[in-house]
Amino acid sequence: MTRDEVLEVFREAGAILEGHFILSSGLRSPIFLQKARVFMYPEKTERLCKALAAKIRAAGLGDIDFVVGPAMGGLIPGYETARHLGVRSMWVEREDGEFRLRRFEMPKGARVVIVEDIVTTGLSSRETVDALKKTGAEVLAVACLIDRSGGEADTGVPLVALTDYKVPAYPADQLPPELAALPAVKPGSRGLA
Ligand SMILES: O=P(O)(O)OC[C@H]1O[C@H](OP(=O)(O)OP(=O)(O)O)[C@H](O)[C@@H]1O
Ligand SMILES: O=C(O)c1cc(=O)[nH]c(=O)[nH]1
Ligand SMILES: [Mg+2]
Repeated sequence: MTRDEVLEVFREAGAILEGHFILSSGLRSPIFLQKARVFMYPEKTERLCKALAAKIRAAGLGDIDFVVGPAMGGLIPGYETARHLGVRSMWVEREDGEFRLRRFEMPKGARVVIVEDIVTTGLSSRETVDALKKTGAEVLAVACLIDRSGGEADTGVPLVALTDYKVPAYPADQLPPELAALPAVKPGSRGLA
């Protein structure tokens, strides 16, 4: 899928929000891609994840045993991408703030692709890579639907993005005045009890 096609799916779902958002990394942005609104539609989710699965196969990573999606955003695309790859799906979720594979046994040496919804700084992806390495898994790549960093995020492993879409993000003490004038909201789940 082209960038325009991917963004059109987000637009049709009303998932491209404008305002003042606090991102998972703490950066602030005037745009938030509310993927949950895309995942409301099974057929839109299927279309995106089928295309992502094809891109993962084309990356030549060799055999894949599992897809792992970081909760919450990676849960649905992780499952759906695993379905198109014909592999099993697991997720990591936060326990005391740290991603853990709480509900699954990862076989030692399992070959894993992480599937994220959105990558901004790559911080959540790196945390997921670290959590999986602790289980003895081999992390082949991080895949995502949209890379907001425009290729700048460093996940520590290869990054396969369905598309990239560079969106501005600012440290909290360097906000442009028009952003500072708006009340800030934090849509994601990091830091929630
Ligand atoms: O590349 P990063 O800077 O880490 O940002 C991207 C992460 O932020 C969002 O998760 P968030 O922690 O907001 O929670 P969610 O998965 O529940 O939406 C998104 O799902 C990615 O996991
Ligand atoms: O960086 C983030 O936290 C983030 C950005 C975005 O556009 N969408 C999202 O779900 N998370
Ligand atoms: Mg997330």
